[in-house]
Amino acid sequence: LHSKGSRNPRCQLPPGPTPLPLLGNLLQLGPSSLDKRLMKLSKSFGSVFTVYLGPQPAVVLSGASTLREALLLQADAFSGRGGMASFDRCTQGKGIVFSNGHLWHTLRTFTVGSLKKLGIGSRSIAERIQEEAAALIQELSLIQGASFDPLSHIRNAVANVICSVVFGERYAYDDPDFRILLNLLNDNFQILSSQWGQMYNIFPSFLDWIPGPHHRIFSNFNKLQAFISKEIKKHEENRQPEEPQNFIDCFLDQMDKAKQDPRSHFYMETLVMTTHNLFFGGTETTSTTIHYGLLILLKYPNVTEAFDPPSPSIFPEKIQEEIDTVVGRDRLPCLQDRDNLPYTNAVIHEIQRFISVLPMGLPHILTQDTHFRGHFLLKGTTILPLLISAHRDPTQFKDPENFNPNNFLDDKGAFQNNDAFMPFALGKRICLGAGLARMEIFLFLTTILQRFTLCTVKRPEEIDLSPKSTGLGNVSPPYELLLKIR
Ligand code: HEM
Repeated sequence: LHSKGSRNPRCQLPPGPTPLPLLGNLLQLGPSSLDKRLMKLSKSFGSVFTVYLGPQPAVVLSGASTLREALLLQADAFSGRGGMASFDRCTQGKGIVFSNGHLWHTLRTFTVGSLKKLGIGSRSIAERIQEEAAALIQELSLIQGASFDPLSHIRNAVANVICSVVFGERYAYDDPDFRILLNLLNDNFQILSSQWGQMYNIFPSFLDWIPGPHHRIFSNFNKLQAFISKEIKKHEENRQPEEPQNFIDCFLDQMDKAKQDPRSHFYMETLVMTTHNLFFGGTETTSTTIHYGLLILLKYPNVTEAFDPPSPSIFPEKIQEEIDTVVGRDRLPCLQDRDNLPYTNAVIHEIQRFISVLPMGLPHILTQDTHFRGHFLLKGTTILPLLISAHRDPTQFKDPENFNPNNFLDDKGAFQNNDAFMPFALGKRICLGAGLARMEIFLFLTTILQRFTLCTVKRPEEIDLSPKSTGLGNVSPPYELLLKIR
């Protein structure tokens, strides 16, 4: 049952299922739900094991303590970015997400610093999100009483937050060009989370010759890039040098400063890719979380009977009660309310844990030869951090398989965080937008629930929470929502 390991005698890859030539372990892993199959394999092979995705080996890390040990305690060694053929072809290793070494370090440090200067992580961005939440409520009020899928509204609201930071602009909910653009982002997230996307990442040269939706990844990407390039051009023409109003201005200033340096990492292609990273990374994951979260709330309008031990919670009514008591109905929820809304905070953490929107995070590679848990792993080994395994870890959560806010509440009903909660991953590659995303999820969800009662034409037991597709991401299924003003 065990793989033979690398031919290099120094490198004994951890055990794993026996691979077939060329196909590797694809037959054992099956065509869908790679994350669930990997979790199943970890029951046989332990928390560190090898799988072959096609001819390429990858070492899977499973379970909260394994992930923490690798990504936090051996952070440097595990901080490289592994390849993904689709993204590598699009980005040519130029942005933050798919670069490595000095280029990655320079772009990441610059971007974190610029976003901080522009107010991310501070009160000013929280206020910007509040404004957008108010705009979202206004738009949703126009549809209340009719059944609709809220995804495109949520996506527009979320995209507006990142666009206001990156481009200094927000877009109307009925702007047809912006809708098209957001559909391209979503189409790519869906394809990358489908079997086509996964197969492309394993057999790119072969799939290049096979017709299928995976070809749209690249045409969509080119259209998005054209939009971003057009926006950058506008900024080049209209900006005041040294007085940056948004991320693009900051980057252009930096390009000016580094003009004479032939080794500089600040040039047009890295600007386009970094902007694309923030736009794509900042939109799809966050809007999927909010969209999925509302569906979960529809599924469990009353969870009293659902759990053993019984939960005292009835949500979303219970969230609304908490919001009414702490915030009232005369002002919008703000970030400072979060500490006073323990139940709401627990539900939001539970939504992120339960859906694990990027169940396998993004691939890493080892930046140096590394000893890890009794294995000697060579520099360049691909690492798959199975984030969902931490979220389903029975040693960490009271009720890992079900949606249960008690996973984040102590016996007295106070919010209780958990070290195994890692939707944004951990360590040096931790999601660069984690703080922003957490603010958005909290402010958008609480503002919607403060204002509306959630209804649906389906009975809760008819609602299926299975993702529409799963691969890179767990994509929320489409559904019909009916909002009633409270
Ligand atoms: C619910 C929302 C989000 C989730 C669950 C999420 C999750 C993740 C995960 C798992 C990674 C991979 C970390 C690793 O390599 O180990 C990542 C990377 C990244 N995320 Fe997010 N993300 C979210 C929102 C955002 C937002 C709002 C932004 C933009 C402001 C963003 C920008 C990025 C970037 C640039 C990276 C690459 C970091 C690097 O390679 O150094 N993400 N995210």
